[in-house]
Formats: sequence, C-alpha cells, structure tokens
Amino acid sequence: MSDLQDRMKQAVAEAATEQIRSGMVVGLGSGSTAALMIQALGAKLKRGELTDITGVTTSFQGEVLAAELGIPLKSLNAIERIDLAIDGADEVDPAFQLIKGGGACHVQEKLVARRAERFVVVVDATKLVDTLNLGFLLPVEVLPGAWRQVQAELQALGGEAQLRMAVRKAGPVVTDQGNLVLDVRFAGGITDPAGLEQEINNLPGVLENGLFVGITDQVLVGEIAGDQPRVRDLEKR
Ligand SMILES: O=C(CO)[C@H](O)[C@H](O)COP(=O)(O)O
Repeated sequence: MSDLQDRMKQAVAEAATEQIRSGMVVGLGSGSTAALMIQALGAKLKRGELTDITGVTTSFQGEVLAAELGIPLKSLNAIERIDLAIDGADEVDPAFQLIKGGGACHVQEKLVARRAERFVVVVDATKLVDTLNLGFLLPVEVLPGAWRQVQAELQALGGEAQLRMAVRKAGPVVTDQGNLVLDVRFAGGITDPAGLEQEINNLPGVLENGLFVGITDQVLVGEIAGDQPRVRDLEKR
C-alpha cells in the first residue's frame, strides 16, 4: 500500500469517529481502514473525549484490537441495538452498493451493518468504481464440504470462482467461522447487485456473499487534494 493511500485511510478513519457519541453501541468493522478507526476511537476514550462506549466487533481482528485498546465489547446476542456501525469496503459504486470481504469477514460485517441504525462506510478514493467486480473479486463464504459444489453452481450463474488460498499457511484461508472463501469474477462486472446477492445466498452451502446492497447510509471518502488528505461525504446517485 502506498504512503498516499495510508494517509487517505487515516484521514477518513479519524473523520468517521466524529460521529460517535458517548453512550453509543458501535459496530466495529474489519480491515485496515476500520482498524485505524478503532485505534482513533480507542485514543478518544483514553483522552476522555468519549465515555460509555460499547463495541460490537465483526472479526477476530477487531476483537484483539479493541481488547488491546480497552474498548468494552459485547456480542450481537447481548445487545439491544447498534447505534452506528463503521466499516471499510473493497469497492463502492455510485448507488452505495458495495463489495466487502477482502478480509474474509463479510458474514459478521453484514450482520452488524444490518443491525445498525446507521451504517457508515469509510474508504480511500481508490475504492470508488462505476461497476462492481470489474476490479475486485466477489468473496463468497462456503461450508468446507460444499466448496466444489458451490464453485460449480457459481459457474452456472456465470461466475468464475477460485478458492482463496492462505499466505504463510499451506492450504485455504479459513474464516473466523471455520469456513472457506470462493472469490468470484463475473465477466463484464456485476450488473444487478441486488438480484445476484439473493441468488448466490440461495445456493445450498453458501453462508454469505460480499455484496452489500441497500444497507449503506453514508460513504466517507479519504482523498488527497494538492498534497493534503481531505474527506469527502460522497453523494449517492
Ligand atoms: O470487508 C472487509 C473485510 O472483510 C474490509 O472492510 C475491506 O476488505 C476493506 O479493507 P481495507 O480497509 O483494508 O482496504
């Protein structure tokens, strides 16, 4: 990742924490941008600028980080509401439709985003696209015993699916839920995200896919203007 991209991520992560108020239950996303947001939240708690925050994490990554920073956590089953969830994304289109799951965390991320009163997405400018899936592959979490079957079913839907392999571990990536991930390319990109999200989730053996449709309230974009980072509140089209 470039230094420029790091600065965009830092700026947007910090800007998002301005929406957090004392007493809130906050959904804590996953990935590098969300991690910067969690760190910024931890710093505000430490300085006493925010109090009485409860976090609901979306991954093991977030759980470890929040524990290190002393952010009190509760599970989805233990809370009545989530006031605000903040998370990153791999691609964002002009209608605020997303591809997520680059970190293989999209099952818990979608649960938290769906539960939240308000879902705010934090991305750097490189994530904005006109059509989803022309660049980033669509992650689909599958039961380990079903990956070949789901791969074939995805192919019948026009998708070329490959099993995500681990780095510095032999074999596949195993999710926080103990499942596998297929990364899928649809030739020409995804033209009907809402339809495809449902269609893929209807396949037996699929836990969840990384299309997030009709769930995002706001997209904050970190960008560089001149040589300074700034944050833009993206307009939905
Ligand atoms: O969906 C995600 C993890 O499953 C992340 O939010 C997404 O991959 C973006 O990550 P980053 O901020 O590191 O680019």
